[in-house]
Amino acid sequence: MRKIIVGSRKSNLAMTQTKWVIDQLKKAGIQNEFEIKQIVTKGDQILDVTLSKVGGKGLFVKEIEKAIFDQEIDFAVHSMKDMPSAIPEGLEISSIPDREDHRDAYIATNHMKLEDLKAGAIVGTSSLRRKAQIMAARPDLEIKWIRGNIETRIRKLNEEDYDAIILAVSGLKRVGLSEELITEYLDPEICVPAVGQGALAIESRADDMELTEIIQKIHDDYTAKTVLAERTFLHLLEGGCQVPIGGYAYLDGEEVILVALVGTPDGKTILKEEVRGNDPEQVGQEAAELLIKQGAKEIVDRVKEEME
Ligand SMILES: NCc1[nH]cc(CCC(=O)O)c1CC(=O)O
Repeated sequence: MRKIIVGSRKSNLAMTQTKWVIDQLKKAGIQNEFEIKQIVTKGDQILDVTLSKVGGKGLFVKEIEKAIFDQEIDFAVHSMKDMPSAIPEGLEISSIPDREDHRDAYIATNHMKLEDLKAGAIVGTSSLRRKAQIMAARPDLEIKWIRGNIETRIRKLNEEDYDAIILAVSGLKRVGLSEELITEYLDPEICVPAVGQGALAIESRADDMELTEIIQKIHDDYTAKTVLAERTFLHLLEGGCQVPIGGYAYLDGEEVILVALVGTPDGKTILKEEVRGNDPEQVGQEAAELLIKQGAKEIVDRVKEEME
């Protein structure tokens, strides 16, 4: 039986996600042997510059994709939200497992609620999407850049001058950090999550049918449908950069409901629409069109220009 080589970044989150996928495959009855091959990406080496300036989140993904192409590895597990909206020719997202919690977590020292923070309090995030929405809710707060993996950010909250930070609930859960850390779960009414947040993308060569069949064993239709609506929306609005875009979809029976958002980083303009329908791609497209009519493209282009 074929031995399957799985590529993973070295971070705790990446390794945990990779091991989780292998574990799920085994539980689903797959008896192949798996080997994890660690890959150090450029994004992992760059810690001192802002990631968006050196090519954005696609950076983590590109080198792993090359390893799949070159048949050094058979598949890789990515955080869906780190996936650029276009997948290179020859590769595909061949399986999407069940999504973890989609929400952002607000974590404050002394569990101070977001609405109780004093004016001028410092909230750490390096996401313009989070910045825009926190600023919209609390224009009197200060947003300060924070970098590093999940564990590093928690340490910085305790050791540096941050009053609070925002992290994905899913990441916290996956690396085994206690949910007791979380002061508030931010629902999409307050903070629309990143497109694909909490979901995983299993990427492999499009022509590797044997492997596709194996990893499809843990494909989840609900997650795939909602992610399709979110990513269709994202694809129509951007080119892969880190811009203040959010999207979260869920199902109501057969219907897909998508909450889509584009905002200016200062939070002064927030465009937000809810679209529902039976066809995920159509829902994503409709949301994009609605926001584009209100000036979303101009916001996205301006943010991109400022980052250059
Ligand atoms: N930006 C980095 C990143 N990429 C994926 C996750 C975990 C969340 C997920 O699985 O979607 C995180 C951490 C975070 O945003 O707090």
